[in-house]
Amino acid sequence: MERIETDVCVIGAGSGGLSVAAGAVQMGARVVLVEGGRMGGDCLNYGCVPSKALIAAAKQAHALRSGARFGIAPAEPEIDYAAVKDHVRHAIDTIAPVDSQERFEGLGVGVLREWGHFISETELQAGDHVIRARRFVIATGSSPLVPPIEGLDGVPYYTNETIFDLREKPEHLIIIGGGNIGIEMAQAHARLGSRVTVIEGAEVLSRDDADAREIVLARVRAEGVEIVEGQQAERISGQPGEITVETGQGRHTGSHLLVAVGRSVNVAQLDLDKAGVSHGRAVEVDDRLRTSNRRIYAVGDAAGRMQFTHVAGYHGGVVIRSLLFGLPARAKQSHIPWTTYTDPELAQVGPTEAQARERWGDAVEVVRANYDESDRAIAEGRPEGFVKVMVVKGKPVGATIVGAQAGELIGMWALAISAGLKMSAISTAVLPYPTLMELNKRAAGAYFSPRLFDNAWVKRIVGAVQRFVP
Ligand SMILES: Cc1cc2nc3c(=O)[nH]c(=O)nc-3n(C[C@H](O)[C@H](O)[C@H](O)COP(=O)(O)OP(=O)(O)OC[C@H]3O[C@@H](n4cnc5c(N)ncnc54)[C@H](O)[C@@H]3O)c2cc1C
Ligand SMILES: NC(=O)c1ccc[n+]([C@@H]2O[C@H](COP(=O)([O-])OP(=O)(O)OC[C@H]3O[C@@H](n4cnc5c(N)ncnc54)[C@H](O)[C@@H]3O)[C@@H](O)[C@H]2O)c1
Repeated sequence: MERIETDVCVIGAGSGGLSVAAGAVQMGARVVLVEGGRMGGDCLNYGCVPSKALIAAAKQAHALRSGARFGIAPAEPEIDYAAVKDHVRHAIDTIAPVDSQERFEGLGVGVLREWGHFISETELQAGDHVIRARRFVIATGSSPLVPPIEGLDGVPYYTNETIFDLREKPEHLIIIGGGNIGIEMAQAHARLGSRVTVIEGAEVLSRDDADAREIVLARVRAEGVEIVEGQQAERISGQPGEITVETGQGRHTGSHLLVAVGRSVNVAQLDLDKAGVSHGRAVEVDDRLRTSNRRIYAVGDAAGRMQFTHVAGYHGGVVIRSLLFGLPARAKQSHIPWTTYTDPELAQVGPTEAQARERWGDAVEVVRANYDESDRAIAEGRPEGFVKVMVVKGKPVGATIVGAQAGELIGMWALAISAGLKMSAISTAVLPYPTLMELNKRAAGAYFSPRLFDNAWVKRIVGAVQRFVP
């Protein structure tokens, strides 16, 4: 058994763990990084990168079919599904060096390719190594939740860890779960030529704004995806190529099955009890991301909060400030955006309209700009969607955007909220014409218009000033 002494030991080389390791080593700490699976974690290998690459291919196919509004004859694309998967693999392989063992060793990080588990409050065992560290960071992420649905273990099924390796186009893909994964994958597969049925036990994209969801759902349905809401998958039967999912209200048979019903945090393997770390389904952390053992932090999906790559990265920054500089840095949630990469995209930062009204009552004002008011959206034939901003005392507290490039547009509101900017900062910004970004400015303008144009005082002052202006 080889013993290693270090300042920081990071468990998990996904988005969260890599951010901590890279930051800490470059600021002079001795860092050991322990990774049992693939460097890069979920996002690179089974999550964001392959899903966005597949979505990009699907978008290309959709563009060929939908040229009519530009006067371009629509054509049914010939799709080589295996070649689409080559594109997905190429995207992963191109990004992989950034997250690689070689790059991190080059930065000075000691990388151990082993599964780790705690053996005491200050020690982790990883293969033949025992690592004693002044601080540990748990960044073990999450895995696809496999629900206890009767019959599931008797049929072949895919999760996000296997679907991107499938090289034959599914004739009819049944997806259980209408969350981000379910809906992104549903639209992408439909555009790539599969018949798709989504079975959702509650509401599709239930964390998002109701008006925005409707726009996304209408489009996804119009593209041929069958969406069944309010029906739990209860029983599964069949054989390869013919799988039946039964809900209380009906039966749905397809050729392939994708299970996307949420995530299960990777804690079981860690022996957290030996380290004195409290946990439920996720590692329990305080606002500073410290666990019940003050020497051990948790970041990213493992910390059981919002499960996004940029959140894992943000957590990494918070933890670095705390463990390297002893600063009381805290992780907030109010300024964190997220985007569902359907077409149209759906992006959110802060509370939705319903959540804001519940929290602030009449003190919240909701302003809106519609895509059909944007010259750019009209020119590009993309007039569907809106920007909606929730404002309290002149400051934005939340924003919802549904429409083309919503994930890019939300950045302005994420910045405004995190920097505590007022609506006037957005309304007075000069933005290039014609861009979709101007919709943000238009929404901010909608906040000031009634104050300026329907205001008797403003009219009186202008009248008075005009009398004296030569
Ligand atoms: C299909 C899909 C699409 C997604 N799309 C997006 C998106 O578009 N945008 C977005 O922001 N987020 C997206 N996400 C979410 C995003 O992937 C996760 O939030 C992010 O990867 C979390 O990073 P992490 O570092 O916490 O964990 P992970 O990336 O899961 O990394 C954890 C690492 O720890 C390792 N590990 C686990 N246990 C141990 C152990 N005991 N010892 C050693 N190593 C261990 C694992 O092997 C893994 O490599 C998507 C997720 C999925 C599944
Ligand atoms: N664009 C992005 O940023 C992106 C994309 C994909 C995933 N992610 C992250 O990964 C997480 C996991 O995604 P997900 O889609 O697996 O989970 P999710 O929690 O978002 O959605 C799971 C859905 O499955 C439904 N469900 C559960 N059991 C069911 C059953 N038996 N029958 C029918 N429906 C059932 C739930 O009601 C829920 O709507 C997301 O919450 C998000 O944090 C992010």
